[in-house]
Amino acid sequence: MAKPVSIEVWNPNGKYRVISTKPMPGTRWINLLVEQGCRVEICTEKKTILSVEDIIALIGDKCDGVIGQLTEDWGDTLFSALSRAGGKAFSNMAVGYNNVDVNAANKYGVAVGNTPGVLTETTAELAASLSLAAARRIVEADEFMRGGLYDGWLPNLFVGNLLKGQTVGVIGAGRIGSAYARMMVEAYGEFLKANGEKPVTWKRASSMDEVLREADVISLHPILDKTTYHLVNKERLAMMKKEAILVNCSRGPVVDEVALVEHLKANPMFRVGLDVFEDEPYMKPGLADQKNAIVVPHIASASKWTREGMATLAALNVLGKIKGYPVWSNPNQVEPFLNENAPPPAACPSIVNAKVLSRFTSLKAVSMGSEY
Ligand SMILES: O=C(O)[C@H](O)CO
Repeated sequence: MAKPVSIEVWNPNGKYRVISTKPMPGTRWINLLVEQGCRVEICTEKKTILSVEDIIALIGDKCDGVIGQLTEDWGDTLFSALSRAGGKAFSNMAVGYNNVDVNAANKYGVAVGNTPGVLTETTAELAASLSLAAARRIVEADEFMRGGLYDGWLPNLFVGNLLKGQTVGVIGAGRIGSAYARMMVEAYGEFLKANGEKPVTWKRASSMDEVLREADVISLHPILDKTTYHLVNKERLAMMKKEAILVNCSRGPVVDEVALVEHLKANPMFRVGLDVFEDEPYMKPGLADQKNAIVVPHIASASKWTREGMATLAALNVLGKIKGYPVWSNPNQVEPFLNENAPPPAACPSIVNAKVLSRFTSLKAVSMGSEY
């Protein structure tokens, strides 16, 4: 028998039972669900990562939809439990969904939502921050200062890298990677131009190895799947410049973290900024001891506006499917769902398996007219 899980309930008499496996920022997402007749149950368990058993207990015998988190293992077991409880909708509160077995969801006819379009700039801003912080050794210098070690200016104190005139490489130039490139390159290019200096140029590299060999700062933004697992491994680290900076705000397993620790030890001027880890929430042994690594706890999307937006999009994915709404045709343009002064469109903002499920349903795209 599954153990009970602690929950907070909104609108107890609502017709549709929607579960959120975590409290999420803001209240708009709750209000939108309640206004549309949902009973909302929010899991308030203290433990950070819920197990499959915890989520099965939450789903219970009747559940119309679940909003879940990227830390949860959404595979056959959970989709079958959700389907048995009558549920047809699940949304990750994240743009990435490598924690979700979409084939299993398809098997049970469950729609899988994600939250693109609201975290692009926020994530790119963190990647840019890590790039600059790594280049100028900000975290090391901060620790030094707080440790009471500063006893006067010195010519060699925390000498780092000047980024002016250097090459920025982006691996995975999708939404977030392109925003990072714009932040690192375009704005600075305008500044240089205004000063009568040589503007920044850019090119599409012919291979990933070319980026690794030529760039001084490299930011990783691919999705995680079997083609990108350990994309940056021992051999590829060895191709990079000895003083290069590597930033990862995508998914931890894209980098072979054991090889990275060895590389950091052998190359003290090589620096990394990591938001994600191979065995998240853990770091591989030795990583925390490396002064040339900046590590932050998967906070790239953590701005108030973005996290509230992610909660809203995830809730509207689930609500839309419950209500039988069509799928929004352009998941990159989700502003209408985020406007607090107007009701959201009657649509699911982003359903990743919409095409497969539409073979069984008659959903039609709205807004831009094409099918998604
Ligand atoms: O995939 C995502 O949405 C991010 O990793 C969350 O920050």
